[in-house]
Amino acid sequence: MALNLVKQNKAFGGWVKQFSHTSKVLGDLEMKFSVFLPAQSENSKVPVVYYLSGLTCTDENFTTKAGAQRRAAELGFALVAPDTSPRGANIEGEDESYDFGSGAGFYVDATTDKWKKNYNMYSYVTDELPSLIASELPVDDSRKAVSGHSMGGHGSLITALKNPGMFKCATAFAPIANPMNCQWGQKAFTGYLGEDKSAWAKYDASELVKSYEGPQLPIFADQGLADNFYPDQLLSENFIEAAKTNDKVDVEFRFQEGYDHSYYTMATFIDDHLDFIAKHI
Ligand SMILES: N[C@@H](CCC(=O)N[C@@H](CS)C(=O)NCC(=O)O)C(=O)O
Repeated sequence: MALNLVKQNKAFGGWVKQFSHTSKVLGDLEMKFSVFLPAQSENSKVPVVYYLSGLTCTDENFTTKAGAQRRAAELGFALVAPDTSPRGANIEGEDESYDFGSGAGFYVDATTDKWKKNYNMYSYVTDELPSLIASELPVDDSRKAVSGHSMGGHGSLITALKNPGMFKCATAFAPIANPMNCQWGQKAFTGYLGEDKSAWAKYDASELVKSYEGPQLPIFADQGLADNFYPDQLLSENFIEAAKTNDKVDVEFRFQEGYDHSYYTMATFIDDHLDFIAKHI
């Protein structure tokens, strides 16, 4: 088995498990990810929801704080939470800031010399990890959805938009919806992709949504209005406006009075996201 079980806890009749494995696309580094496998997976393959986390997170923030397992157990969904960057690449400067390097892979495949050997989180979450999960765990790979928060909300939107048909739908909490035009995205894209903005556009949801072609793509998102990052970094409205130009995507984007950027927001609305996924998966 290509997966090593690190730990497991029974939850809601199923199991929360953390695995480690060696990732080829991340330069042969050891990676960890967490899954929830509902009781239903003991008898048949179950639909699978990938959840991509935000800056500073590991696979464990969502797993321990979002409270997603109860509804996932009822719906019979597996949940997969990857880490947010390669770990232990030992690149100079990798651990200096919270918004670049470790914990901040931004779900791109780096092209700059310094980062391209290891910082390939796009290929990791869209190819290597789903292939591994499909071959090693009891999931139905033809029934996948993607979700995520902040940097991971950006990850959710771009992975769905760049891979028509791969995910039945996408959801996001407080996504970085137009990274080319905010400071977080500009810093990450300059570092991982260089100065050429045409390369940035290929990882920007507000650009990608204009030209998406493929099966109708349902997208559901929540943005808290008390989120400190909302006005400057997240730029929800740019995505909403861009999506209006393309009738291949159906976007339901909600604004939530008083909710902030924390996991209390995900814990509050995660059931709505899983119920939305249940309608489309
Ligand atoms: N305020 C944080 C920014 C990072 C942050 O808010 N991270 C969000 C994702 S963008 C998160 O989920 N943090 C971990 C947690 O709340 O468990 C900092 O300056 O370090």
